[in-house]
Amino acid sequence: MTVVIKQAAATIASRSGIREHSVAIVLGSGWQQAAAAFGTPTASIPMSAIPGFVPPSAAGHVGSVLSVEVAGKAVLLMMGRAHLYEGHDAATVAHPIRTACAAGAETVILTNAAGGIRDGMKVGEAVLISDHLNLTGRSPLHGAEFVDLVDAYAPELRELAVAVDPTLQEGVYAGVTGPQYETPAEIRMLRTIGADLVGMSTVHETIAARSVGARVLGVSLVTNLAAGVTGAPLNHAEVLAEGQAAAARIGRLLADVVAQ
Ligand SMILES: Nc1nc2[nH]c(I)nc2c(=O)[nH]1
Repeated sequence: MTVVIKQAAATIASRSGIREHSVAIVLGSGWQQAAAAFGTPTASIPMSAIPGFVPPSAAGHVGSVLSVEVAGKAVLLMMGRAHLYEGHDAATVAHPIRTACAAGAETVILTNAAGGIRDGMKVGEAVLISDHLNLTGRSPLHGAEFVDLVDAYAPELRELAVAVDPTLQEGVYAGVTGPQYETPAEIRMLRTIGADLVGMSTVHETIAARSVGARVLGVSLVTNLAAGVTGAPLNHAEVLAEGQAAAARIGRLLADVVAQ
């Protein structure tokens, strides 16, 4: 564990007044409304005050780490994340997860907004991630860290989520660098190689969490149907608006899963 990870974990513990948080949840683009489902935070720490964190550019709670209590568990809500397309390397993108695990997290829940590739997916639908394709060509690991990624997305957490909401479907998430969306030909390629969802985050956070033995649950919010699935061009503003509408509902799902 590097010094900056230890310093970041110590900052979270001292500023929240809580020695260990057993769960960490990353609330991605459009998921900020989900935070309300977890109740009033007992602490809100600006990411700019935590060593190694890159504060996202947006306003409001985004760019903060919130400490909340859910069913007696201390939970960290990471309001936003860094992305490769912002010019950060994979280790920087994964730093908040390594920090959360150093601060006690044994369960990491990663949410994101993604494009839906599989036929029948609907905008506003939450999809559990069953596995991922890391198409970024990058890794948050370096050196001889040969991490096993079988069942990287914990089957028992996925079963728990389905028990809470039996309508939940599962899908394989393709992580790409972006920032451009895919061409229709690239979406046909992704479908051919088994991707059901595509996005620009999550895979490096999952690898980092697994490298330190934390269990991972991933949930994508389908905020657009991927390029070429419909005839319509992709518009990022519409994409985020859809996400925000659905995130509050899915925040309750996450709070129920954490409370189990
Ligand atoms: N690469 C990629 N990332 C995305 N993020 C969201 I929201 N939608 C998409 C999409 O269609 N493709």
